[in-house]
This record gives sequence, C-alpha cells and structure tokens, in this order.
Amino acid sequence: MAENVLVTRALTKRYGGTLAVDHADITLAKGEIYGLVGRNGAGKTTIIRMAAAQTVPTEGEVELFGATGEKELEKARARTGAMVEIPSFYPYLTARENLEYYRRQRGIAGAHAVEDALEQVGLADTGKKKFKAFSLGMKQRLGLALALMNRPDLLLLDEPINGLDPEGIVEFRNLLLELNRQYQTTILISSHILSELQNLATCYGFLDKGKMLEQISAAKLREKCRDCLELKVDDAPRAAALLERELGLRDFEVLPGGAIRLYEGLEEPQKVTGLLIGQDISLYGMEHRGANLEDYFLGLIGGVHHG
Ligand SMILES: Nc1ncnc2c1ncn2[C@@H]1O[C@H](COP(=O)(O)OP(=O)(O)OP(=O)(O)O)[C@@H](O)[C@H]1O
Repeated sequence: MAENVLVTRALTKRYGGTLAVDHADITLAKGEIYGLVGRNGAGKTTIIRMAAAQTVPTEGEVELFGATGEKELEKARARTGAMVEIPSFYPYLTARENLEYYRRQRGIAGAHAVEDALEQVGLADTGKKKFKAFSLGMKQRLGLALALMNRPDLLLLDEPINGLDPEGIVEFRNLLLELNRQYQTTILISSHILSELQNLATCYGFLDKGKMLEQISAAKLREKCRDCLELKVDDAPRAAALLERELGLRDFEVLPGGAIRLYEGLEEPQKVTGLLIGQDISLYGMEHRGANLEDYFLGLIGGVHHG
C-alpha cells in the first residue's frame, strides 16, 4: 500500500462563532492528486492553511509524511510547498528577481533553484518582463514556481486555477500532471468548480460547511456517474439472467429492491424491453440515468450551486 503523505484527523478550526472546518478527515497517499471541492466558504482555504501550518487547528491533528510530533512535523514541512494565494510579488521586478528575493529570504540553497523552478513552470524565457505586466496565468505560474523552489514532495494549492481562461486552465493542469508524473509530486488542490479538476484529480474530497462529506477515488466517481439504463422489474434475478443469456450483456448490477442498472446495450433499449416483456417480466419503469461530476457534487451537498 502506498505511503500516506498527508492525513488529517478530526481537523477543526473555529473563528469565534464560525466553525470553518468541522472534524475533517483527509487521507492523501503518495503520488495522488487530491481534489478538494467545496463551494465558497466551505473551508478549503482553512484546511490548506492548517496543513501548511499557516494557521493553528482548534482541534484535531495533521500528519505529514508520517510525522505528528511538533519537531518531526517541522522537518516534514520542509518537504511541502504551498500556494494559498498569489504571493505578494514586487511589481517592478522580473520573475527571476522576484524568486531570487524569496530564495534568499527563505534560505533556500543553490541559485539554480530559481532557474529550475522557472523552467518547470515555463517562465524561463520571460527575460526583462516585469511582474506587473504578467497575465493572470503567468502570475499563477510564478506563484507555483515559488512553491516549487524547495523541490517539495507535497504541493498544497488553493484555487490556483481560479480566474484563468479555458486555455490557461488546460496549461496549468498539464503543468501539474507533468510535475506529478516526472517527480511523483503529491498534490492537494482545491476548487469550487469540480469540472476544473476533472482529468487531473485521482481522488476527491467533497467539503460542505466545514464538513468532509465524502472522499472518493476518481475511478469510483466515474463509475458512479456512468451512463446507465435503470430498469425496475418484478423479478430482477431472472431478468438479469435473461439479459446475460439472450443478449450477452454482462455489464450491469442488480440493486436491492428489484432494479437493474445496465451499463451496456444502451443504444438499443428496445431490444432489452422486448426481451423482458416477451419473457413475461413486468417492467415498471425504465430510466436513462447519468450524472456529470457537477451534478454528483450538487446531489451530495443537496442544494443549488451558489458559488
Ligand atoms: N481569518 C478568518 N477569520 C474569521 N473567519 C474566517 C477566517 N478565515 C476564514 N473564515 C471563515 O471560515 C469559513 C471558511 O472559509 P474558507 O476561506 O476556508 O473557505 P473556502 O472554501 O476556502 O472559500 P473560498 O473559496 O471563498 O476561499 C468562512 O465562513 C469564512 O468566512
């Protein structure tokens, strides 16, 4: 089993009367890309700040690379890079000059750390261009470069895609995939738009009002959101046997309560209904189901999207 890079246990943060994070449990294994999804105000930033030790939990525990004690945690934090918002870069300095400033301030050894980080995010050729002239996408990438300067094994990114145009989103996503592939960097990335994390996250955590509602792998989520034909019948076991024997269909599940979810043969539903009716199976209902990830999330939090 893969080693866990980040584990939170009953992680809680209270700001006065506001319960920003409410006993959140997260498990993030090495090499995963974890999509932390929640509406505005759900508590994503606060979780990331606690994981990055930028704010102290009211209750609960953060474990990083297996460490929980204060001293070991401090060491483990050196293996972490965080981008919570675009850091305050100097508008009149170039990308290189800005990173060099932070490298010295943070005591990161080796001047090549700047060059490597710029290279990694594709900003090595920005020359004399000053930060103030950067596009939002470039600013986000420079923020990422800063988080990458200490060559972290874990990256914590709070809404880094927010505000980027579709092209910028694809670029940023590819950049993260490349980091993950090439350096096995484990990534925790938050967003209030689930679809932004699609094709990127390998697992998801759904957060609402500070509570972690569900943690699910991307594969399981895809499975749950798959297109299917739901058939309500009086004799599900016999109907299932018929589907298999007469039509050669195998990709289905029989749900408790007499429904069958059929994942193949959807293009010719009349074949299915014809067979069942012809064999005296009562068909009470037939519904084409399928949810995109956004629908799934909204179903989970049980409300209208306000974010
Ligand atoms: N420093 C603070 N002082 C008081 N309340 C805070 C503070 N930081 C966050 N909160 C509150 O905690 C809750 C969670 O906020 P948080 O920023 O973590 O949510 P979020 O999911 O990151 O939302 P967003 O996408 O809007 O940043 C909100 O109700 C917010 O108002």
